Amino acid sequence: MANKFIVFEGIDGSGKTTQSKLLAEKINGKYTCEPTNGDIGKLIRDILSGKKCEKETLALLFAADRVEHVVDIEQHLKKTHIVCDRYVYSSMVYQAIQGIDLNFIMNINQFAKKPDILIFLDVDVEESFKRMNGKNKEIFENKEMLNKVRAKYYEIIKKRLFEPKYGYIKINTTGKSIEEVHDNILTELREKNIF
Ligand SMILES: Nc1ncnc2c1ncn2[C@@H]1O[C@H](COP(=O)(O)OP(=O)(O)O)[C@@H](O)[C@H]1O
Ligand SMILES: Cc1cn([C@H]2C[C@H](O)[C@@H](COP(=O)(O)OP(=O)(O)O)O2)c(=O)[nH]c1=O
Repeated sequence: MANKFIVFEGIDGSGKTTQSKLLAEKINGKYTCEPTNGDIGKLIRDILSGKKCEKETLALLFAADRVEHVVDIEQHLKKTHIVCDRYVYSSMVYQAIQGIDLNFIMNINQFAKKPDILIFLDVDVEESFKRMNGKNKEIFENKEMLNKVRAKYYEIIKKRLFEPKYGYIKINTTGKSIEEVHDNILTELREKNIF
């Protein structure tokens, strides 16, 4: 069977980094993330931490970072599964909320390879806020914004936008331990006959 390209999405504090790393380890895959650790990804992080930038520029930077990332993903997929922490869906959510037209977002991301599956980690906004307590807050991390982001993810899934080959898996993580969520993910992937 061909190697799989799996994407994790969700609001900040939903457990994406924790769960994508756990899954990558479990399936002997490669963990990767966006923004990447490349030059464009570093510039994006400076902007998210407060460096001034027009929202259109930021949308283009995320797309540019993704161009480089997709080349890397294609290379690695020849050898192993890829587990990706945020992808084009984050642009469809966050940049759209910032007021960028969805058609424009899809246009500048048209090279983005479709993943096999999207795992959406859902969480109560109050709980995500507690999980992130003490961490540096970036521009998108306040409760009002988290609610908007969560609603936008629901919209994408409902409208089946950029639907992956095996569709979407939505997991409610509220009140669940890290191990429990990991088990839920493995069960859902098995049910879809992905592994
Ligand atoms: N199911 C969970 N229950 C409690 N804490 C969690 C859970 N999943 C993750 N965390 C903790 O919440 C914080 C944010 O998790 P992280 O994986 O970085 O989320 P994200 O990448 O979605 O922002 C981390 O400190 C992590 O250890
Ligand atoms: C990939 C991507 C991320 N983002 C935002 C979402 C996050 O708030 C921020 C940085 O992500 P990151 O700090 O990795 O997220 P998390 O706190 O969930 O681990 O970048 C976009 O606005 N557009 C995008 O295309």
